Amino acid sequence: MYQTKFFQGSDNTELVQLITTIFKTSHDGLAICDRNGYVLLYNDAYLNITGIPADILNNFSYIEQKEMHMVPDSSAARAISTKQTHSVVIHYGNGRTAINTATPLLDQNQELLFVVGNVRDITELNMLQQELEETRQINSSFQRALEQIQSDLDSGGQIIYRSSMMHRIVSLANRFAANDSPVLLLGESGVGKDVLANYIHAESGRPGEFIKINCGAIPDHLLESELFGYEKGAFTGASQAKEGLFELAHSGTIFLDEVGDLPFPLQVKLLNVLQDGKIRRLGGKTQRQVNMRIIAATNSDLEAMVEQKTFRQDLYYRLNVLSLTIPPLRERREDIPALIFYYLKKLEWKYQLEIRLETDALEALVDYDWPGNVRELKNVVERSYHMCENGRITYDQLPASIRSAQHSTLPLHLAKMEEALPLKEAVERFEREYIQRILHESSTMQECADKLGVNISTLVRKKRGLGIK
Ligand SMILES: Nc1ncnc2c1ncn2[C@@H]1O[C@H](COP(=O)(O)OP(=O)(O)OP(=O)(O)O)[C@@H](O)[C@H]1O
Repeated sequence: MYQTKFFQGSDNTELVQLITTIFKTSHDGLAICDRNGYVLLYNDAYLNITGIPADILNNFSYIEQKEMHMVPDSSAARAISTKQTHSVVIHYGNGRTAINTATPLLDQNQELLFVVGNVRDITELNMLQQELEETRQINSSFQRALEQIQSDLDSGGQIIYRSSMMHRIVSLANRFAANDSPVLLLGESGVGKDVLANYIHAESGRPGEFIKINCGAIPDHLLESELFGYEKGAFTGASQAKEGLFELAHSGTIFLDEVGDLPFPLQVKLLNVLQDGKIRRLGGKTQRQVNMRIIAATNSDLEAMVEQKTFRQDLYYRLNVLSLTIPPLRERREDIPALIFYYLKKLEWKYQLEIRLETDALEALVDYDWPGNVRELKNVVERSYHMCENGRITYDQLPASIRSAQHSTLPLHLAKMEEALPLKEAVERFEREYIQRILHESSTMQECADKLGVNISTLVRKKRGLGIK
């Protein structure tokens, strides 16, 4: 321990011994300096923690040390100039970090006598804190992963919804999953027919595969061989036999997307498969029994196609045993925020970067009509996530189509009327749309009539008068 004239002339040996013991045994660095910042006494811990060489401490005041940049900072120099206690966290040149506190000692005239310095090493504490922070980060990414899994489980395998309409559809899908009858999924493009078909298969517990084919995407002449397979030599180029998708879907599910695009001759063949569960490969002689579940989907108006004789009525009836119509997103707006946050969370999880969605941006997204339904919403969220600045998605960054749609202050049904209509016709149009919507949201006619505040016979009459099916 460095001792200066601080103790010289003191005849109070007990006090000297006491102070000396305190200095020697303290784990904190201790130092005392005079009113000019010259060090009078310090302990070894002080040297170890600060790494300041003893000859600098012995020969330069704190004020000089600071002015000559020998130390990164000095709480003692601050205490001398302000006569106040100062605490600073200093990162010393030796790699150690300490809380450096300097307390001035004043006489009765408020003149500075000494400054007592205490240096507490927090290097380990800092490291522990850093480790804790890292552990916290790992924990929160696990947490996010768990939330993701939980949300997938909660949403029944990626079907995200909040609306009562979708609740009803999913619970019907659960019931349909339990039996083997064909299911027909109807709804605009992008509403989630694929997702629901997958869900029904997953919930059905059928051990086989889920095989999907888009009937509109394969040229007519190839579609038949894709579905039914062929025997060797069935046609030029059939150098070996190939099983078709119906066979591949054995004990599983075949999903016929865009079934409205199925060519007329194939519609008969599909009807036969539906009726007896047997298929014959092209060029084959024998029939094979297949045990598959058929789910068909379309965004075409099959009923209208039946009327126009482009879709077979008997096939329509056979496919339409269990049908589910998924409403467009604009008719179930409660699902919009849930889907937005679901996709945002997925992106945040993937890219490990959290983004804030400003309130006015969210409002515009919820107000938008989403003609491309969930597919469009997913793309907009993805685009906005990647385009955002300063971790925020603002209203101004949204696609122009969404912003301009919001400026229309007219209600949806009025905004859609391009030209002026006679009042009677406009009222009828509104009534039709409104009643259709409430019908959609109700399980029974009675429920719908109650919601509309009319009796059931009025509702039936209105429906008939407005041509609502
Ligand atoms: N409820 C939902 N929850 C989560 N994602 C959804 C939901 N509905 C649809 N999606 C997503 O939206 C996109 C479009 O859905 P999907 O392909 O099922 O629509 P579709 O009705 O089959 O469209 P198309 O008629 O054009 O084939 C997909 O990326 C799908 O994952």
